[in-house]
Amino acid sequence: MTVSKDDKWTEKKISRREMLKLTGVGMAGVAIGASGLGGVMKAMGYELLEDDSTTAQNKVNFYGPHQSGIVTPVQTHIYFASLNVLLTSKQELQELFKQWTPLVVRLMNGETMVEATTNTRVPTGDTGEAAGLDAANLSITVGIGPSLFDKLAMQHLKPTALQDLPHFPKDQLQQEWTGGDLCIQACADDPQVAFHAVRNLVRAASGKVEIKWSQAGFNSFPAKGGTPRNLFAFKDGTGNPTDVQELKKAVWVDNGWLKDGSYLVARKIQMHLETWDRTSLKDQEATFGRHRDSGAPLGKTQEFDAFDVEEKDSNGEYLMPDTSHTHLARKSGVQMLRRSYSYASGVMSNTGAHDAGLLFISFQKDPAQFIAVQNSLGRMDKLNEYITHRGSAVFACFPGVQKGSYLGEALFNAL
Ligand SMILES: C=CC1=C(C)c2cc3[nH]c(cc4nc(cc5[nH]c(cc1n2)c(C)c5CCC(=O)O)C(CCC(=O)O)=C4C)c(C)c3C=C
Ligand SMILES: [Fe+2]
Repeated sequence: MTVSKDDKWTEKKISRREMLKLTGVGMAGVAIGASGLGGVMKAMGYELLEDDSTTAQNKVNFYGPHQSGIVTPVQTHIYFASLNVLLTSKQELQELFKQWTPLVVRLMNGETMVEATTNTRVPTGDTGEAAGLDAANLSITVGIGPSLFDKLAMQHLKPTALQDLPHFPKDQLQQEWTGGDLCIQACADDPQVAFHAVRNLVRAASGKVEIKWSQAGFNSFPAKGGTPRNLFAFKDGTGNPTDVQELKKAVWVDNGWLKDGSYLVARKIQMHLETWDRTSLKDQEATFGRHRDSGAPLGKTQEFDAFDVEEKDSNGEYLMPDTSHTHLARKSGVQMLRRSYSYASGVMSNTGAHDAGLLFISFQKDPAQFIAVQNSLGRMDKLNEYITHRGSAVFACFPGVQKGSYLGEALFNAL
């Protein structure tokens, strides 16, 4: 697929998913152009399998300027894992990323971790539950947290921006859902493919990493395409930046070893479904500042209609209430790319309420963007009545990988 300059595609009314698909195709174009025939090559003392699959179905490219799972099209499932690193040196960490890189390529190609063995007397190299499933558009995004720099005496390379997030007034964070030295975000159009990827990468690194916390999530896209709805039934993701210039400004780091990478903020946010379900539709819409069914800003008719938060009706009332989530988020003047997933994990043992909500994930050039929006939402956000932040983490996600390189190489070159 090509997009000519004359197409003026940024001005066409197309869905966010279509937009992201276009962005994804753009990225893929770069990666394919740079590829070649592939095959097995020797690199850095071990065999690095190149991205040589021509038969893989539903495959997201691993190689490119940015890691997959950020601006590539959103899949229906996520398995997100925050890990503790058990290693004691930077060299061991570098070896881990060299070990993982070709395995990530294989997984994203829909292949098993290792070629099948006929030896039944040893455990298999791949746990096997993804057998017969294709790549399912698996994307794998790897990031490192602030604590890792302290643990492995790399403080001098810790970006100033990479700090644990500050405490926000209504936070009720639990340690069991907070922090981590390293993250693996696996997204796929099949939940078992996403889980298999994390399980096998962690297994291959046995003794080097352990899972601190993890969360599975889902996103359901309407049959006719368009923005998915969250568990409060509102379209979620409408206001995301979509064109390349906006993404450049909001998402990608400009310099240093993290150039072309991005900061991932993860927040596990419980949504109080029972309270929400007792709320009138009018109040629900006032909470988000958008119409539920169409997703349009209040007072408008179409999901992607432009709006001015200061616009008032003939009675002098804000069209979009000044306590509404969208009003306050927009008023911050800051953009970020949200790539969240719903979760439903049974019931809260103490209350019997649904243990359900949003695994909020955003990518930004600097976590200060998240902080600015969260501060703007502050105590005013009407949505606060219906949600509780339970977990939090921040990670620096490496730039993309070129052939012959490995995840995080720029960091280790800077050591
Ligand atoms: C600090 C960042 C944000 C948190 C935390 C957050 C939580 C949260 N949001 C929803 C649902 C919606 N959010 C919407 C818009 C929106 N939210 C943020 C940021 C945070 N949300 C931004 C930057 C925006 C876009 C504002 C804009 O400029 O238009 C919407 C409206 C539709 C949309 O644009 O996606 C919904 C719905 C939930 C349920 C939630 C916590 C559980
Ligand atoms: Fe939001």
